[in-house]
Amino acid sequence: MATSPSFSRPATARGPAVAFEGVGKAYGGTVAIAGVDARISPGTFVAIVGSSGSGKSTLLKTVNRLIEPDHGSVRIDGADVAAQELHQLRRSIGYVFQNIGLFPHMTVAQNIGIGSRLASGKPLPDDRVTALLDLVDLPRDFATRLPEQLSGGQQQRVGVARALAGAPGLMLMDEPFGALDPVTRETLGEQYRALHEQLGLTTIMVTHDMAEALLFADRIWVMASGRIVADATPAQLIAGRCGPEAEALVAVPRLQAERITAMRAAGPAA
Ligand SMILES: Nc1ncnc2c1ncn2[C@@H]1O[C@H](COP(=O)(O)OP(=O)(O)OP(=O)(O)O)[C@@H](O)[C@H]1O
Repeated sequence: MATSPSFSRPATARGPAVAFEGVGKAYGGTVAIAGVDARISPGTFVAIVGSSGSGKSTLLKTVNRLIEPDHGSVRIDGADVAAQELHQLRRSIGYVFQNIGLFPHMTVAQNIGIGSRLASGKPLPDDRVTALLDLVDLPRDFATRLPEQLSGGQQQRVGVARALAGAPGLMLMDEPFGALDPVTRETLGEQYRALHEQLGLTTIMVTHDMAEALLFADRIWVMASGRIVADATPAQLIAGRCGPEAEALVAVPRLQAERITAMRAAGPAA
């Protein structure tokens, strides 16, 4: 993904601060999130990890109000999201999720510009579409293709471009590259991290891949049973002492790295 002067936010731009204050949500007897208090500084990349059902997606979706909490509040730069007009709130936040959900009958350009069309009735100008395609490293002539003519990784790039079309300061990503092969996933993760820097974003990303979290995030939240049980930097997590849930998650990539190192040291098998 590349620098595109016609799109970039101002060089001094910094994504907003995000604060969760006593945020809780239950479904019947199931507590999905249990009174989360946490803060994200402007411009930080936070990865949320944790076992299945620990509440990661529910917490993420309280930010753009895809889920309304039962109690507590989420604040973006101090403003309670519950008090904001819903469409305006969602237009100001980029949202990327697994199996991105492009409209199959619309071209790539129309998919990227869907937010603009819904908001103003007007398509996104061609030069903006071009700038966004440049930004996510897709050829410009893809603008006229249909989603079915793209690979899964290319479709996810369109999803990132669509999320960036409204020039948001905050990006929410829910397993954005989870359905892709490991090589494409690594490339997209790395390129997205560069975009996060370049555009001065605040990013919150849910991932099942601890290695991805360790490599790309500034801070990692480990969730268990609806709570954040560790909030640490990648270096702190790797060093240990962040609790059993964090240790169990870090153990997987650590063990894999150790095994591969041992295999390399042993040399090629006869
Ligand atoms: N709409 C719903 N109705 C009932 N229970 C729900 C609903 N959405 C989530 N839950 C429950 O809330 C809990 C947290 O779900 P959530 O999707 O946030 O977990 P997660 O950590 O994102 O899981 P995964 O990693 O599997 O996607 C789970 O026990 C889930 O079954």
